[in-house]
Amino acid sequence: MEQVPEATRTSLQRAHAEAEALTARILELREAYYERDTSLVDDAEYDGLIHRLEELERLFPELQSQDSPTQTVGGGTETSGLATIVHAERMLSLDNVFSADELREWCVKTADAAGRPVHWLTELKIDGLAINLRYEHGVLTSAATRGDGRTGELVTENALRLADVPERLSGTGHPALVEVRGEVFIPVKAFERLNALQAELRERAFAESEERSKGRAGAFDEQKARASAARRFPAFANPRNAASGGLRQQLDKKDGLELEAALARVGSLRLYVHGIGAWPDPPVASQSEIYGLLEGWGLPTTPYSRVSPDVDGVIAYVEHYGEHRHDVEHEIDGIVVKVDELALHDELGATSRAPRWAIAYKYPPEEVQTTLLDIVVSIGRTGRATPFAVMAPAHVSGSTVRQATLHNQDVVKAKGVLIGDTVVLRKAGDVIPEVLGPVVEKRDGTEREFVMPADCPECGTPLAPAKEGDVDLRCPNARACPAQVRGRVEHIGSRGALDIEGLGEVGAAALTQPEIPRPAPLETEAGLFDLTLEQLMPIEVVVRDVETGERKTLPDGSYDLRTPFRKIVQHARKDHPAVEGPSEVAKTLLDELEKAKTKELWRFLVALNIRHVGPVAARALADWFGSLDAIRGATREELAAVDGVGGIIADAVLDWFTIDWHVDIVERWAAAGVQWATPGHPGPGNAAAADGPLAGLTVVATGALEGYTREGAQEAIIRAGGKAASSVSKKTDFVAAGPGAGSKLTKAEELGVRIIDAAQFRILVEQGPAALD
Ligand SMILES: NC(=O)c1ccc[n+]([C@@H]2O[C@H](COP(=O)([O-])OP(=O)(O)OC[C@H]3O[C@@H](n4cnc5c(N)ncnc54)[C@H](O)[C@@H]3O)[C@@H](O)[C@H]2O)c1
Ligand SMILES: [Zn+2]
Repeated sequence: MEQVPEATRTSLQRAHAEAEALTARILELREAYYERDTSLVDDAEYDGLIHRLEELERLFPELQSQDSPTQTVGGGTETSGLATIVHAERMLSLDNVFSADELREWCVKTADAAGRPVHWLTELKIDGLAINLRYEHGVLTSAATRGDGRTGELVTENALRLADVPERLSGTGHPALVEVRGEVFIPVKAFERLNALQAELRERAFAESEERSKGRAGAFDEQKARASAARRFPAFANPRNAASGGLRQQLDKKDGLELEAALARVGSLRLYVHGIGAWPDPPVASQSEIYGLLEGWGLPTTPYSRVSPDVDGVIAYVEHYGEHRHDVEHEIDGIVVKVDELALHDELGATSRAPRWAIAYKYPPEEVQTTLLDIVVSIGRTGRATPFAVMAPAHVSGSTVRQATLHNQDVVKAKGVLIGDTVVLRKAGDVIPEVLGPVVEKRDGTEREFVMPADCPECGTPLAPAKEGDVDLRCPNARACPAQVRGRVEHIGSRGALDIEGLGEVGAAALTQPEIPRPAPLETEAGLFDLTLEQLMPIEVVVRDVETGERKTLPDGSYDLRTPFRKIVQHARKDHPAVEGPSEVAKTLLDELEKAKTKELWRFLVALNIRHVGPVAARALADWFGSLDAIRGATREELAAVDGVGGIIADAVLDWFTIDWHVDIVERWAAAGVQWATPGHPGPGNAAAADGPLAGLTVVATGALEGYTREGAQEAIIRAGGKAASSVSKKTDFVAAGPGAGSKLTKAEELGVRIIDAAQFRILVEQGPAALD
């Protein structure tokens, strides 16, 4: 035997052991994926295993064998029980690249190997499963999955149920034999409908077993019946696996609800064809022309393919769909780039698992798997009870996700997730993260069902629908539920309301927490302007660590009231020395509150947390009426007539004042020094307009008007008897525009409203419109 240094031998042994373990794992994942339509890990993890195996084989070429997963087309045909067929020509996989640089490199290398100019055909990589349609003299004789590339599973009957699969090709002159390759997929919209149907079938299955139990002795086990319904009609985790299972299911073995589900699943399948096999001499010279031929035969080709004469075109295509990934009807996991010239396909050839004339560029994954640690119910500002998922931190689409809303108990049910499940989590770009569903195969029996609490987790009041038939539950204790007070106080401090520095999420929590070892300083927001330094010291915040559920008290001084909640949660893991003496934070907050008392009326209207009354409606009301008393005294018609208000808001305003504790807020804030009026406002709307220079005119001020602040300009309009509107409409008489004016100016131009500058504005408010001409 050849002399091998000891160190090398042991590292080879270690590599060998690792490669063996990797191979076993990959084969197990492939079997689940291709034959049982299940992803036991997310794609990135699977790709990582393949990548590691390739690396080991590169370092130790002696490890590589012909049947290594790096050399074979994934997928077998053994366990599904479907009949098989040998493809006339092998079906291959695709090699992958993961960055634009690698892709460019591949294009350059391939063009070099071709030795002449190459045209690039770029297509979307459809996230579905491959199908092989065998046509003999224009008639479909079989349809099969890819299988291991040589032998596939027969799915002819199901394939014929697809509207996209013609049994006979149109046109004439069909070859004696051709294999048409394509991708079967479920469009995103159809996938959503399919999961809605699964949820409905789950309910019907449960109802059926309840019905059946009536004829039998013994108690009906509801839990068991629900679990069984959930097993029969699980939520599908992603369109790819749902499509694969849909094409491969054995319809003749199903009946009742199962058959209904199966037919719906087959019915949602679509096809785009993207290649041919076993046709040695097609009458065209390029892949793109092949598509033209296939289309002529009545086969659907993708509308998204492009031919580029250079690599820049390829990269531009990749970038375009990187941004518009979700504007496509189906899911894509990347881009496929193909050499367009057919002659080059023969010259470049293929490896044992992939052609050398095509490559797949993979986008970063948007779906990962993580553990659902808990489902927690949070109570919002309006009392709405929202269950949300607390998950082990997962990295997806460039950020770390730990939480996702589950909306309400019906959504939790529809998704079919249990606490403790491995779940598929999706986050696409800037889109809000979403739990798609459970990986049912990974359950070990310790998972438990989420039960919507009967009572508010923060104040113990029984939860109830706002009105009969509502799915969403609310805590009806609007006045004193700490969660709702906290939400309202945070809203009061927000930028669109009183804009109080130090009164954010944490500040609001500090003032309303019921769990600190003393009464919370605020029972409701009515006392906001009566807060004293004694009450505020020491401010403590109790935080709940979202991962461990642990509750901790933060001593004063260990945080800043403006610190976002997230950071506080991290702080909670460290120890903080208690700080003695008067709190700077508390003093700052009191100063800020004092300053806020003289802020504009509209800000106070927003701060009242009246439904539908945001900054726009509040400004409209404040501009027109000038005082809260005038608003309270107005009729529904008078309120609704104000530009930017309308009937819904008018009702919400009037309703709000019918509740005693609401009125109490107004009175206590007034007693603490809040004005509830715009100084110098001449009184409601048109009444005031009678004698000013702007009588009966509506003016919009926008941009920086020299000599006026934003509020100053509005006051000037009102003082002159005009109406200061916040949006431009046909009723607007003048738009005073300064630098920085944006959409309002554009709108004015569109509508032909007269536009004036700062100097003209001054003339207008002092002397009236006649002075302008
Ligand atoms: N999560 C798991 O457990 C698991 C297990 C196995 C495989 N996978 C995933 O499956 C993929 C690997 O599987 P693969 O070998 O099928 O390779 P692949 O999906 O990377 O590429 C080859 C396939 O792409 C398809 N395709 C889609 N659009 C196409 C187009 N326009 N032109 C040509 N072909 C197109 C074809 O069906 C072809 O067979 C990886 O993304 C991997 O992560 C995941
Ligand atoms: Zn409550």
